[in-house]
Amino acid sequence: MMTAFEMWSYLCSVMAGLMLAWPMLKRYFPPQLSMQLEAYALKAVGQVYPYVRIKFPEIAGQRLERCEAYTAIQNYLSASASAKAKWLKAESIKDSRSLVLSMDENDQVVDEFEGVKLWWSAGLDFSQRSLSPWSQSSEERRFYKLSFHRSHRDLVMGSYIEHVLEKGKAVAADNRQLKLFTNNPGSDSHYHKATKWSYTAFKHPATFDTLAMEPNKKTEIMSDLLKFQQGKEYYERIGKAWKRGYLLYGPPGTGKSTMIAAMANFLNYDVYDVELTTVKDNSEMRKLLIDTSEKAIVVIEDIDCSLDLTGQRKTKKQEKEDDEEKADPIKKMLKGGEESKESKVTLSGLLNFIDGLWSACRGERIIVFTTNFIEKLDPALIRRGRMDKHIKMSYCGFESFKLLARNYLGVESHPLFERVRRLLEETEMTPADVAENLMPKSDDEDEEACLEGLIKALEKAKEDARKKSEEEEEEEKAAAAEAEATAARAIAEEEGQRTLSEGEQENGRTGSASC
Ligand SMILES: Nc1ncnc2c1ncn2[C@@H]1O[C@H](COP(=O)(O)OP(=O)(O)OP(=O)(O)O)[C@@H](O)[C@H]1O
Repeated sequence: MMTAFEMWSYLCSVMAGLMLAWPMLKRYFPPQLSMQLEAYALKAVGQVYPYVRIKFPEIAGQRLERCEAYTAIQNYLSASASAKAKWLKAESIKDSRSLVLSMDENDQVVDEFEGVKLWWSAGLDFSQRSLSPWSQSSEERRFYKLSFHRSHRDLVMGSYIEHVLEKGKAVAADNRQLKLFTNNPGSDSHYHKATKWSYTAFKHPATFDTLAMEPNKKTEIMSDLLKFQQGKEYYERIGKAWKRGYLLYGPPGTGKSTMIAAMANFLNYDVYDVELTTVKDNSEMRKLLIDTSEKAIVVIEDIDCSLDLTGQRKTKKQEKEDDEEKADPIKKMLKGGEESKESKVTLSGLLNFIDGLWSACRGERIIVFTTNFIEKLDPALIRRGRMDKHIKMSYCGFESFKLLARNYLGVESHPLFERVRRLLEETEMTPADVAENLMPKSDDEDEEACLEGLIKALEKAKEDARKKSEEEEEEEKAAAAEAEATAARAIAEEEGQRTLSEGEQENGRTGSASC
């Protein structure tokens, strides 16, 4: 039995223990403080007007960026791992995008930032608003309330809110639907058709996982892209525009377009596919660029075919037509209407497009050129610094084949793989052709049939290549023989001429002697 004194001293020691432990314990209790940050979504007459209001006494009523802030907080909370784990209901975890929407009134989400615990809660208010003496409108206010200990005010105001908004915006960017933009001639003006972007949802399924490519090369490209994406501060520090140029070159069907799609899905960037032939001139090109979003991949496919950028692209037919037009002004006049539709983007305009203006644009941008004939391009266009990374898209190797077999047939290995490996070393086939051969054409075709089909196609390609090289050899031999015969004829003719002129000279001398 405890005496009153013992009881009193026991209670005292418990109290003392609690007081000592309080600085640590208090982190685990939501504080009841007047300091709150509220993010509202006002819903009046069917419209939602979200905004964030900070209710600290010293800055009461101040709003952070409207709408974006509310959505950013919503996204941030939906992505918060601790929120998922601790507060949200099991069924709402299935759909991460609607997590926060499913937060009930007064539900709480606990967050931790730099070792400090913060509490978010969702709330809903209704209020009646008098529009006139006869009508009233009810206003629905959804809000998030942030509670934290008074001592962390500087941290919250200094960096936490910024962190939430930044992370929330990043989550939104990750979740957003990518877009594929193309430039179409509009009809703003009667005489000069202005080019504008139009877009559709970008839903290309290609990813780096499905892209057949030598694994080391693929890893190198992926880390290059990541480094670029995370390089905001680095680019600022070195004073360079946050842009990177990629030149993808290689034969048709080696995956250049597929690579662009994989890049867009990997980085979550919109794709702007520039059709150069519909861009009127350099200034329209600049306008187009300014109109691109901050996270963009600007693509010019088949750059060698798009315009006369290289100075080598005029065919004989075009040259003949140009000469004819020079000689015949009426023909030129008739063709005038057509000519005005042609693009007048020049090489220097394109270089400016890549270098000059980008420095003035905010946000990260990637520009990709593709070509089947790298040797046709002007070196100025593809020098490092403009096209920072040159990526050769090659014929299918064994590693690429294995990836395609896994994707198309779901097989990791097979006894026929060895034959495929040897054939791929002996002949060239594009990943597009390999993929086509691997695709089952009916329900009856199993992986063995597909692999055998591929082997047949590879053997045929090898045979065709052998025949072609034999024919080329024959042609070369015939051309060499022809050249030799022509040279021999020329020598014989020359000799004949020389003998003739020597004979004439001789005759002349005999004639003058006899005179
Ligand atoms: N490396 C690859 N990995 C996976 N699939 C590929 C690859 N290359 C080609 N393919 C397949 O072949 C099809 C055509 O490839 P893609 O259009 O990317 O080639 P390309 O090099 O851009 O050709 P082009 O120069 O004619 O535009 C793609 O839809 C894809 O299915």
